[in-house]
Amino acid sequence: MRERIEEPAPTSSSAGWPWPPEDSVVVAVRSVTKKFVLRHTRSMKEAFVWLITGRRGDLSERFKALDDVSFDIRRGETVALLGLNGSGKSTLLKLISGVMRPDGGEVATRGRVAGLIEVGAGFHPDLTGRDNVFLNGAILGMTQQEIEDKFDDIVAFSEIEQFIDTEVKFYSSGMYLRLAFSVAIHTSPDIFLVDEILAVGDEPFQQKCMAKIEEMVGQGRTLVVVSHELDKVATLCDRGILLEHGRMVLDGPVQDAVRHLRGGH
Ligand SMILES: Nc1ncnc2c1ncn2[C@@H]1O[C@H](COP(=O)(O)OP(=O)(O)OP(=O)(O)O)[C@@H](O)[C@H]1O
Repeated sequence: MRERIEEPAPTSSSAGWPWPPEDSVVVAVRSVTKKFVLRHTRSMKEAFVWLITGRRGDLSERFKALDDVSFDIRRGETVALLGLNGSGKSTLLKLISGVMRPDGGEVATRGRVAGLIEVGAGFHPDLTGRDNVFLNGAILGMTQQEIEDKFDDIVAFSEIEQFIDTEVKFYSSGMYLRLAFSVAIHTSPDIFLVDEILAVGDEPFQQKCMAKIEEMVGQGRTLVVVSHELDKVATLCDRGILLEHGRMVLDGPVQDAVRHLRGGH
C-alpha cells in the first residue's frame, strides 16, 4: 500500500498539467518514461578499448520500456492495460503500485493501493504463512490489530488453513497466490491492481477471485488490470489503455482497445 502524495511539488515533467489533480483523480500518470538497460555480451577487446579510451560512451544500451505515457484514472473506473508481450504493461502497473519509480514524469496515487503484481512479492520465504500475513498486511498499511481481527477471514478465503504454519518457500505458486490475494483484498484497498498472475490459481479459486473483484468494483473501488485474456477483461473493465513498444496508442472504451489489439482497428 501507499498513501501517496496528496500534493507533490510541480516539476518540469508535469509542466502543462493541472497539478495537483482534482479529487476524483486517484491515479495520475504524467509524461512517464521508464528506461532499462539492454545487456549485450561484450568481447574482452571491446571492454579493453573502452577502458583505455577513457571509458567514453556506454557499454550498455538503454531502451525505453515506457515512453511519454500520460493518463488519469478516476475513482471507481475499471481500466485494462493491454498490449502485446513486452509492451510495458507490467512496468506501468509496478510504477502505479510504487514498487518501481519512473525515470521521467510523475506517477501519483490517492488512497490505499494494493493488489497482486508478482507472485510472492512482499512475502518472506523463510517465514510461515501466518507470519507473512502479518508482514504483508503491515507492508500494505494494516495495523497489527486490523490484521488480528481479519486473520481468520484471510486464512478462510485462501483455503490453505492446513499450511498456514508452513514456511512459504514450500508453497506452490497457486498457494502463494491464494494467500497474497486474500491479504490484498482484506486491506480494503481504494485502488486494486491485478497483473496476469491470477492465471496461476486453479479454476474454482480464479472464479472466487473474479467474484471478489466484481464485488469490489460494485463498491466503487478503482481497478487496474493487466491481462491477455481479452474476453475476460472486456467483461470486467470499461476502459482500455493500449500500449505498443512502451507508447500509449489508444485510451478509450475497452472494446475499442481489444479490437485494435486483435488487429481490427
Ligand atoms: N527489471 C527489468 N530490467 C530490464 N528490463 C526489463 C525489466 N522489467 C521489464 N523489462 C523490459 O521492459 C519491457 C517491458 O516489459 P513488461 O514486463 O512491462 O511488458 P508486458 O507488456 O507486461 O509484457 P508481457 O505481456 O510479456 O507480460 C520488456 O522488454 C522487458 O524485457
